Amino acid sequence: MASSGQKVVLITGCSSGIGLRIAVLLAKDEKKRYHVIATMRDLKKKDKLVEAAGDAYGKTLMLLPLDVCSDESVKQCINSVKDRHIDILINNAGVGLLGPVESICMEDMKRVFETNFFGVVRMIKEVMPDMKKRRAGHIVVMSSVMGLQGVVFNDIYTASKFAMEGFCESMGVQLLKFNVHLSMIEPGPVHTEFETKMMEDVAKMEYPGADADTVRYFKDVYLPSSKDIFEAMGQTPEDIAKCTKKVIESRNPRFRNLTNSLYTPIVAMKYADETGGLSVNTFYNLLFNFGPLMHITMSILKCLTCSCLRRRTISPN
Ligand SMILES: NC(=O)C1=CN([C@@H]2O[C@H](COP(=O)(O)OP(=O)(O)OC[C@H]3O[C@@H](n4cnc5c(N)ncnc54)[C@H](OP(=O)(O)O)[C@@H]3O)[C@@H](O)[C@H]2O)C=CC1
Ligand SMILES: CC1=C(/C=C/C(C)=C/C=C/C(C)=C/C=O)C(C)(C)CCC1
Repeated sequence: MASSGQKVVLITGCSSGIGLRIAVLLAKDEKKRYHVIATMRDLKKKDKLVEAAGDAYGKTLMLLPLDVCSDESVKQCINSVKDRHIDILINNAGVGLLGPVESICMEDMKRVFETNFFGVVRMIKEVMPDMKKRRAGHIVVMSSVMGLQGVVFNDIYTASKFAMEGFCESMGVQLLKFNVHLSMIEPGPVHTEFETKMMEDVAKMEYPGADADTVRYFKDVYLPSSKDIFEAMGQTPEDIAKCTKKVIESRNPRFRNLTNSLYTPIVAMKYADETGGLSVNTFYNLLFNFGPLMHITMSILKCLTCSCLRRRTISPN
């Protein structure tokens, strides 16, 4: 149970990756300011988290089952929290989906929206009314740079994160009236199981319905460039956990929080040209004309990220 003065933080998707690292970082807070409710849809996967939490497990960290795709599971979980009192809700659970749209079945696309978009809506719907009544609370959403800028062959995943950005941009205004803050964390590539799961899915893919040229662009152009980007720009889940801790500890939390300064120019392009031409053409050139030179392109991107742009991201340190 939370002791007085401790903030109750509920996090979704803590079996691995970013969620696991946020749970551990907050539970190990030196001043013991947090009572962490780490949730996962399958408690059989708890070992990695329990091991990483060490002594904090059973003290500042407890576990509850929660599947963000199930109304019943979400209700049951929140009802089992003392007085339903949650100070900080961290919506982290999410799934990826990669590949040519014509070869992806509708069921798989709906699963992505059910988790990444409706999962967040379901959680907010359940937790927000109590926060509004108390005139206090902070809702954090793990979005992505792909919630701000579309990336080729990530069409459905990107759309699910865009949907969440729109939802939160609208909700954030109303919530401020109730003294409830809403913050989006916008990571670029992060080395977690998200990356490994997607690569495993791709290895099994047979591309039904996609023509040979599209499959070639995906396998021989996109995938190698994407691997370069992960290598050059990839952050660790610990980096994202540190950024998230900074956001929840800020007196005046920002709405959007990029975690990787290398992405600032990509996002800035979108706002520099409202016709969208600059972004679409730059991405086209980066992928199809400079794809084979992606290592060099990465260096240029690094140079573009001057210190003035760097200030606009939240650094893990
Ligand atoms: N890795 C990256 O490059 C980036 C990731 N993100 C976002 O960060 C978040 C965390 O991803 P990351 O840590 O990288 O990936 P992981 O795959 O390591 O973690 C995803 C977590 O979400 C959980 N999850 C999936 N579906 C559900 C569900 N229905 N109910 C509850 N939990 C569920 C998974 O649980 P289970 O083990 O049961 O599947 C797992 O714990 C996601 O929202 C992702 O979109 C954003 C930008 C970049
Ligand atoms: C920037 C960029 C590319 C790839 C970006 C990738 C691969 C981003 C991954 C982001 C993730 C994994 C976000 C998760 O939410 C391309 C298209 C290769 C070439 C053009 C420039």
